[in-house]
Amino acid sequence: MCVTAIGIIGSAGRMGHALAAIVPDLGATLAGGIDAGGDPAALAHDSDVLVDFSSPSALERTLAAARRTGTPILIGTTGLAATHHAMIDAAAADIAVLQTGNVSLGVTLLAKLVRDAAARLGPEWDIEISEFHHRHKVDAPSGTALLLGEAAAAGRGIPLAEARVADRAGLTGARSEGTIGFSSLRGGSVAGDHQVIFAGEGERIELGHRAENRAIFARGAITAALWLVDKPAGRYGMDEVLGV
Ligand SMILES: NC(=O)C1=CN([C@@H]2O[C@H](COP(=O)(O)OP(=O)(O)OC[C@H]3O[C@@H](n4cnc5c(N)ncnc54)[C@H](OP(=O)(O)O)[C@@H]3O)[C@@H](O)[C@H]2O)C=CC1
Ligand SMILES: O=C(O)C1=N[C@H](C(=O)O)C[C@H](O)C1
Repeated sequence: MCVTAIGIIGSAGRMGHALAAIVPDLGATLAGGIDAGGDPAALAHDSDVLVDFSSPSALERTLAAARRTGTPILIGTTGLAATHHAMIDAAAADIAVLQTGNVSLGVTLLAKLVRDAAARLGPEWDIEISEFHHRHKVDAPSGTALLLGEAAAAGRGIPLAEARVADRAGLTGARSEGTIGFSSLRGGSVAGDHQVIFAGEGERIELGHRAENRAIFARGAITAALWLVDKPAGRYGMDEVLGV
């Protein structure tokens, strides 16, 4: 039996350590890992699948290496801009790619619930998304908050870019109907809390998820990477991996 070899981009980071710890439990093996200054071409050559939890600045070289060797890739890095998504779409013409702001089962299901709730509730229900992460996190709103915002916007049949409101401060004026607000808290060692609030007249619905540790992300990422190995070129989602 052939054991899948996994290459980690961002191997010395918090997620890199969590991933390396779980790889053997899921019947795979480590091909190796790189950090800033490492050679993605050599890693892609040695790996059956790449798993990226690093920095948006790594993406261009990583995707170029993966395309050259035809190596599928799971991208968990957050803080991506529109230019990064364009790079991912282009790479997905040649290789299997799964990019997501959250690889956990709980958030994958939560996104479905949020989309459904947003589709059923009218625009008079204000949608606010809050997230709380550890003091080391460098991007805001979190990738998960944006993913949940996309789900809410899809439920309402609008693009998130049109509805998104972040960073309220000062004399903001009253809230505009139909907007989707984001707020970010940073502190301590919180692995990742997310809450989506539907605030109506006289009542509120709150849907949320709390990650208690990074092992849930590591398990979700390696499960997705193993699923990706034999997939044809294209862009995939965690809902397809987990069947939710
Ligand atoms: N999608 C999901 O479910 C999850 C996503 N994440 C995301 O994963 C990312 C990493 O998180 P975390 O592990 O906490 O962060 P860390 O800062 O702990 O680790 C990031 C690692 O990436 C490395 N790195 C930086 N630049 C490059 C580069 N150009 N090429 C290769 N490696 C590079 C860093 O190396 P060096 O120190 O040498 O700079 C570091 O080892 C974040 O974007 C985070 O939001 C996290 C958890 C779950
Ligand atoms: O940086 C983190 O730690 C996390 N990042 C992801 C995000 O931006 O949503 C996922 C998770 O919440 C942990």
